[in-house]
Amino acid sequence: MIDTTGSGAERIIWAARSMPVLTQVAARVKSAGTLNGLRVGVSLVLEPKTANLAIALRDAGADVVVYCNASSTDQQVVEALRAREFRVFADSAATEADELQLAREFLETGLDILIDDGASVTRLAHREYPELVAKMIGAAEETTSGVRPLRVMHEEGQLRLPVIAVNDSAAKYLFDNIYGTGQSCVMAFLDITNLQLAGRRVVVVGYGWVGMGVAKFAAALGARVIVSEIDPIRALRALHDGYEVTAFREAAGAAEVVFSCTGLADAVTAEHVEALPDGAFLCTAGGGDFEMPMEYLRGLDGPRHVRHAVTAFTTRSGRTVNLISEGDCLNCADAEGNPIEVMDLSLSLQALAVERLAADAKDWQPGVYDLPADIEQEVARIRLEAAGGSLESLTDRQREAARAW
Ligand SMILES: NC(=O)c1ccc[n+]([C@@H]2O[C@H](COP(=O)([O-])OP(=O)(O)OC[C@H]3O[C@@H](n4cnc5c(N)ncnc54)[C@H](O)[C@@H]3O)[C@@H](O)[C@H]2O)c1
Repeated sequence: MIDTTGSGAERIIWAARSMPVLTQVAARVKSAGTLNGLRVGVSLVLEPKTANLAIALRDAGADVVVYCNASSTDQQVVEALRAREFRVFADSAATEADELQLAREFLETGLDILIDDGASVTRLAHREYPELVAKMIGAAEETTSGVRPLRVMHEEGQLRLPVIAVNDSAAKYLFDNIYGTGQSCVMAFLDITNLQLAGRRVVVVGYGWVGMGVAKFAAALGARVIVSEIDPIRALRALHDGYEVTAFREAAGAAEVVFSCTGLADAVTAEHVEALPDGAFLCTAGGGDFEMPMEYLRGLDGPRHVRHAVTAFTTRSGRTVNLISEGDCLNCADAEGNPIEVMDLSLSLQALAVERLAADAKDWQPGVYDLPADIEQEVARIRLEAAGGSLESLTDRQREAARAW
């Protein structure tokens, strides 16, 4: 067999070749010197694309430290970053207790700016290190499941930092969540199982940006997609996109593959699992294993690791259910996450969010801030041009017409 894994260093270079936006943005930030002398903590899924963000931020003048939880850590990338003398607080074999210790050590380096994913480190910092939070300039949040608790913290007067919700930028969620996560979760499922989706009934639980992408890629491969939603507008949108829309409690009996895309706990319950047909698959594409009924699954008889990333359980009704990636997000836990070009976009937004925090946020009050519009426009324009596209511009007459009333 040919060794197809490559080394961490080679895979970082491989990703860099398809990340022209990050390269351009980092060169601009470097020439501005805004990040000189600042410590930036990167707490994102740790794989080759993120490594390039860490490298770009360091090239632009920051002192960069890196943290990641075990299930999202690519150990080859850890070693490659350490070989470049980065301080990396991550270990793919870490236990929960080790992870917590690593996160504490990461925070204890004394961050000026944090890039976080799921707000996990931001929350830990607020719980355990208020004195370090007080010295921080701000944070940038990557994902939906992080922005939600940050808004709650702010409403309850608990947030002590300005945080830019990078996730909420259209230049992020319209591409990363829909096309990136949609493609990578569906492809990860196919690679893990060596099956095809054609003709299979796939239930997509949650039709937000991620659910939209998962449904789109599954349908493109021939799946018969059923969407389950709690929000009538999003459910109606799924209907207009051509999918059957049915409550999960009714659709479960036909669900050969389930993708949970809600980012909320208990999207899939024990009752849903008991109703699944024999041999069904459970996948999380959203926030993590809390979307699955892990306690109930762990209580079932004889879990069996039947192939890489697939655990089979026998339900109380005697059927087999296959849990993918132990309930974690399958595209990050058992594949390389979102495609490189999509992450070039998202990580470039992060780099510029960090620069904006460094330049302006010392005067900002704690709160959740939108990514400034000029940043998303700049990044989208560079990406478009890198892909060979170009933009039309308004004529003077059009500009006048747009201002008329
Ligand atoms: N795996 C990845 O690489 C990746 C990438 C981006 C985002 N995410 C995560 O995916 C999750 C979803 O992100 P999003 O941007 O689509 O969020 P979103 O808020 O746009 O969508 C979530 C949808 O789930 C619906 N929902 C909530 N509970 C439900 C339930 N019990 N049954 C049916 N529908 C329910 C909501 O109404 C909403 O439409 C978040 O946790 C986000 O952090 C994962």
